[in-house]
Amino acid sequence: MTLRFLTAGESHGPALIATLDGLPSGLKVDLDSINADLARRQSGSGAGPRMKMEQDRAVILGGLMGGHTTGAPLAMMIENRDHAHWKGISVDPFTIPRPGHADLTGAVKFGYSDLRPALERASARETATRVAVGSVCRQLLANFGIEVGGYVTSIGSVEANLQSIPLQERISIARKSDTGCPDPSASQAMQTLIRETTLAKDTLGGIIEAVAIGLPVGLGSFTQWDKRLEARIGAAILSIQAIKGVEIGPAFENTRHPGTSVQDAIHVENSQLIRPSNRCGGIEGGISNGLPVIVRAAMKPIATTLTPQSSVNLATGEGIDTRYERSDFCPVPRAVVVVESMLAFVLADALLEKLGGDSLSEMRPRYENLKKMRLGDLTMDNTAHIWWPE
Ligand SMILES: Cc1cc2nc3c(=O)[nH]c(=O)nc-3n(C[C@H](O)[C@H](O)[C@H](O)COP(=O)(O)O)c2cc1C
Ligand SMILES: C=C(O[C@@H]1CC(C(=O)O)=C[C@@H](OP(=O)(O)O)[C@H]1O)C(=O)O
Repeated sequence: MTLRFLTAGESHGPALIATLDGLPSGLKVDLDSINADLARRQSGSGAGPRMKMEQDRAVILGGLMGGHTTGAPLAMMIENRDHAHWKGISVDPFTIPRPGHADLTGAVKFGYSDLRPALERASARETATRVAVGSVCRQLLANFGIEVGGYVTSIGSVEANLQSIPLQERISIARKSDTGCPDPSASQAMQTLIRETTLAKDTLGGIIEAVAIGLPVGLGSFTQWDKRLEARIGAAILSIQAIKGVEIGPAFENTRHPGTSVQDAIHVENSQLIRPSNRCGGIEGGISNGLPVIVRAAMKPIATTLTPQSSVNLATGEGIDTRYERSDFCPVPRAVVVVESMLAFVLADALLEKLGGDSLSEMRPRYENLKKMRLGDLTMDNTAHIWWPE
């Protein structure tokens, strides 16, 4: 891994921290763009009351001089405004685990006598730092003409019909939509469903699609399992809280058809390879093939519900229903930018690995060479070879 990041901090502690290591020098970092991405993570239908309290802003504490990266680790901090309400306050123990959250597994694993430390760190509040990291990665990718975006394709049983909307348009419409869904009629139905489900004291999941446009051929590799691009994307997306399924392109739909109907034909026009379809989601053999990378992520309906669920009081051993504190109802719209961010991170890492170099100016000419690769550059002959001499 060329690029890596670690995060620290609790949901109701003073702040969250991210350290992004491995960036080249010379990248101009736009703080306003980072903050705009952070704001996207806070808005959308189905968000809970906490999102009105926070106003996420990144503070850059290291790795940046004169607005440009130096090649040193980039350190970023995001304050938790809600911390002020918890500071110095004695908090009742939390001993009734919510099914589907990290309360029970976290407490058993770490031996907590109160479930709060588990929820504090497991909380998706941490995704604010991932969005800050992803935003910087996105800025690196933009230097090479690569754009990452995303949108919601379903919430509960409401599915969008996106066939007639080009990828770039889906991204820009989604950014203006409360549900993050580019299909206006589906978006309206989603809003109604979120409202009804919230009134019914329940929660909703959905599917998010993230796409990367303008990628070169050659990111990732089949030479080792952990170098395969889809494996790296899959792990990164599945690391997001409540994301339980990932597919590359229409992977599950492809299984319903015979092989000849799901491969993306290779055509040649003016010595250039053309792929008229993209059912592979932009990756073949663990390597990007120049088509848009398309990733679909399934988000489960979240665990904290106003309707009580069957659990146990770990302090007494008695069966008891869960208690409600505060929560989102449907965080799918605001998770779009989180999925985009993890995709941007993996692609930035794979690009850095492919191009090498410690500075942006070292990377640029290498990228130009990579983009120039055409069919004629492949020097193949028709002679037979003895590959395995006796
Ligand atoms: C943006 C976002 C917001 C979330 N908000 C909540 C929430 O308000 N309440 C909740 O119970 N879970 C929420 N989750 C999901 C939990 O963090 C997650 O279910 C929990 O950490 C357990 O992890 P797991 O679902 O991945 O197993 C949210 C997830 C994301 C990505
Ligand atoms: C704070 C955020 O999301 C939180 C994620 C979350 C969870 O359990 O994952 C539970 C809720 O926390 P709280 O009980 O403090 O309201 C969400 O608000 C955030 O995304 O910034």
